[in-house]
Amino acid sequence: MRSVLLTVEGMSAGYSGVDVVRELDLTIDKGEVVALLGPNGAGKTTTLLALAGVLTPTSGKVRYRDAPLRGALHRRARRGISYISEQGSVFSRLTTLANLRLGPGPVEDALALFPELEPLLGRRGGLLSGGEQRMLALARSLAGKPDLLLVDELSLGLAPLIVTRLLERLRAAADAGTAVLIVEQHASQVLAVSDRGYVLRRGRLSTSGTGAELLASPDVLRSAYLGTGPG
Ligand SMILES: Nc1ncnc2c1ncn2[C@@H]1O[C@H](COP(=O)(O)OP(=O)(O)OP(=O)(O)O)[C@@H](O)[C@H]1O
Repeated sequence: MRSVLLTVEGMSAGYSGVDVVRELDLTIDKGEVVALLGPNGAGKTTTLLALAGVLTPTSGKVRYRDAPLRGALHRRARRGISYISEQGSVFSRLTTLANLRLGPGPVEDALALFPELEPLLGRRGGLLSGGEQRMLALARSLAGKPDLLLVDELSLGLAPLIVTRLLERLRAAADAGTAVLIVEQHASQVLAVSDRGYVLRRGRLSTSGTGAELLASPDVLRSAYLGTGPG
């Protein structure tokens, strides 16, 4: 049976009084991977920031587990929401181990998810490669078994093989109960592990569907990448 975790109704959000996301509706069920796609500047990051509590929506309703979702990032973390920003969410002056210790779950669980981090435990976060930093952020977050994980541009600048590895871990986390909302540029790779996806264009929802439906639609993918096509 469907178990809705997050419901967004008519949410608008933006900067300095100007909305760049307008009247957005979306839902996320427990254990689903949902992709948020769209061309540059469509409003994907802004949507995540509003859901993470970094930005306050200017209108609309956001409900999480049947109660309004309010408050700042740290309060949402206590309700089981984890956010990994585009910048990486890694403390560059702290070692990998210290980064993991700051996480919400046991270090052993994080290392079980990404054993690749074991030889890097003594290295400072800022010296890790882009892919290693993303693994660290994901390992730290998933070790806390969040109910909802919001991830921005997991694959930015990474080799396809590493992206595949990260997406596999996300899929496995979702299968174990964590709902995932992921913003991505690599639309086809992320849709392959997504249950559903939403495509934004100029701040508004243009299309939505199952991962398979969106993958089968070249127009949708073109729209997601370039802002051309229908919608
Ligand atoms: N801090 C800010 N102040 C003012 N405008 C902003 C700010 N951050 C983003 N914007 C604008 O809001 C719009 C949506 O940006 P957003 O970062 O949400 O898009 P995006 O879909 O995540 O794009 P990308 O794929 O390029 O990261 C853009 O026009 C952007 O220029």
